[in-house]
Amino acid sequence: MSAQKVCIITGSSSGLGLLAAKKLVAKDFYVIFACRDENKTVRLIENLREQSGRSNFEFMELDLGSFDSIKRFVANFHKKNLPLNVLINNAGIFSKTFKKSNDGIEYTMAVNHLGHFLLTNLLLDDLKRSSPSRVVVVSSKLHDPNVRHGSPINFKWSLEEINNENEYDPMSAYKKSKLANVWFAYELARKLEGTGVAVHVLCPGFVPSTGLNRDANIFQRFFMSYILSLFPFTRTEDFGSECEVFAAISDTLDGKTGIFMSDMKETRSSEESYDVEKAKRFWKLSEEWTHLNA
Ligand SMILES: NC(=O)c1ccc[n+]([C@@H]2O[C@H](COP(=O)([O-])OP(=O)(O)OC[C@H]3O[C@@H](n4cnc5c(N)ncnc54)[C@H](O)[C@@H]3O)[C@@H](O)[C@H]2O)c1
Repeated sequence: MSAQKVCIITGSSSGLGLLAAKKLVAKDFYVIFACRDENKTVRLIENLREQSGRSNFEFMELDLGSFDSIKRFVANFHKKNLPLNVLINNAGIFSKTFKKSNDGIEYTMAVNHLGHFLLTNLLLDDLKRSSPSRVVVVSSKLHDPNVRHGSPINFKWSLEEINNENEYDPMSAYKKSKLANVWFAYELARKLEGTGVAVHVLCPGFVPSTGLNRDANIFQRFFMSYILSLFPFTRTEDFGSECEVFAAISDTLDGKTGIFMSDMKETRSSEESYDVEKAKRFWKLSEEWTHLNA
């Protein structure tokens, strides 16, 4: 066990996270399935145990929509005295309706960005102790304000604005959370320069078959899963998960940090995402909203 590398992957009970987790299990990582739904995930990993004959994985409960759950997860992880070589911040939601997290924050921003912000910060010492190590942030090309897709990104700088139900727009909320992911990854990479902890951020491509579109009605789901999948810009779950695994373990990324990847290739993210002042300002707000230093 001592030489085995450990990976925590959030939201690994379905979609890209589940496939990426299975691939890392097959590559002999000790994989922690950090998921909300205990019954579903335990069933799933029991099946995986039977099918693969392997046991280098376990379930640990984590609800990214609750700061208490995140702190409990980290405390439980620390009790295990394990190294942490890779953290994949994969979980994500797209919510058609306005909801708030347990901590009273708009749910998309809470889960997609703030939950991962808190989790990563609470695991930083573990990552540093296990260096060379990596943090992988799963964002989307939709973080780019110039990619319209219906809703422009109207970035909000206060909780009052983020929590304004009357102005809620699902696509804009998702895009904002994904821009927050990229700012977070770049700022974290700057802060961790020289520590041996690399941070990479990626878009797994448009994968219409995952659970991300579970809020869509039956016609939209049919359209996305069957019609859109015929177009060349869509990606399979296998490919999208491979993008996560590549960012987590590929040797070709050794010595690099703070890069954005699409189709497993280093590429530029949006102009907005390179605004260092905004990234720093949003980091400070994220610290306040998660009570990180309290
Ligand atoms: N599918 C796409 O087209 C696409 C495109 C770009 C980026 N992404 C990103 O890829 C990542 C994976 O999404 P997916 O497409 O596999 O969708 P998915 O819905 O199948 O997977 C998301 C996972 O996150 C988990 N999750 C949601 N809320 C959570 C919470 N509060 N606590 C813990 N886990 C929670 C879900 O249970 C699920 O297992 C997301 O970050 C998504 O934004 C997806």
